[in-house]
Amino acid sequence: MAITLGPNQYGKAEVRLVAVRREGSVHHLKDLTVSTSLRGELAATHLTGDNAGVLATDTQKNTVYAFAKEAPVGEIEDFGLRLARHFTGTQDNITGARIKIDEHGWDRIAVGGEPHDHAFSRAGDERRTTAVTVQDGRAWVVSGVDGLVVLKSTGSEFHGFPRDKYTTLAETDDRILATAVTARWRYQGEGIDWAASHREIRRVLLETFATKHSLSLQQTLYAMGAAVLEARPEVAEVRLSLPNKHHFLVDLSPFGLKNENEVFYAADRPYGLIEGTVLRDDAEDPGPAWDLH
Ligand SMILES: O=c1[nH]c(=O)c2[nH]c(=O)[nH]c2[nH]1
Repeated sequence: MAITLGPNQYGKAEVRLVAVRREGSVHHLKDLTVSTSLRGELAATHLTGDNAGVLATDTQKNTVYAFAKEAPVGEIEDFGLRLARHFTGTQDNITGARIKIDEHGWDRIAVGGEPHDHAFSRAGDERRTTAVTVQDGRAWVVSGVDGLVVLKSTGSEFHGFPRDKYTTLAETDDRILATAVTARWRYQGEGIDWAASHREIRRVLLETFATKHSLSLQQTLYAMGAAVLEARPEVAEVRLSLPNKHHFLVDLSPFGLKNENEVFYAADRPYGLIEGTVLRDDAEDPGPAWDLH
């Protein structure tokens, strides 16, 4: 039996960075969680403890902060590309880098109806995300959204499923459909306007969830992914993870009341988890875009 070192990577996880850009008295915030992962010739440290090729994770963290000072952070995809190219371009044995960034949104506080210059309120749990991979000089960008919580109070049915001796679920032609969207989309091509693309993809995801009459969350998932691919040529592939946040009708009959789809119990667990990929048949090769997450 021979034992060998398999795929590996290392880096600093969840560097919390808040950058304030001052434009006169108006301040702009970037609130990011940045994770770095480096790949390459790293056998020595694993096999013998020789660290000559190990750029310390502490240095990686410092680089994130220094880069935030040396140039405006800008869009998370560009910041990730700059960091990934720096690590792969300056360390001979580092041939690949994955930079993952979550962006936490802040809204300006309105004071007397006017947006304040330097006071903000947290936008909620939703996060814009990216995972940039640079490998042997090529780059792949997978961006997305986490925690986009949506609900429709009608326009959703679920019936026609098999019934065996364990099935109790009632068929329904009118239910609440609710989920917290985790979406990832893989970009292809050049010259992408990251901010505009994110804004439009988010809009398409939301509009499709709202307008697609749903016979299953699976059908809604496919419709959402397909709508993004139809609207956005820069997207090669969409992956969605949709927890089915069940809302059960409360039995009000003990109180002599008829529940006409008005009173629900919002269960938090267990939940159905519907996941899938929607892609173009002529999409560019994904390369290492999804490897070793
Ligand atoms: O949209 C749904 N898909 C399912 O696969 C499923 N299973 C279930 O119990 N409820 C639902 N709803």
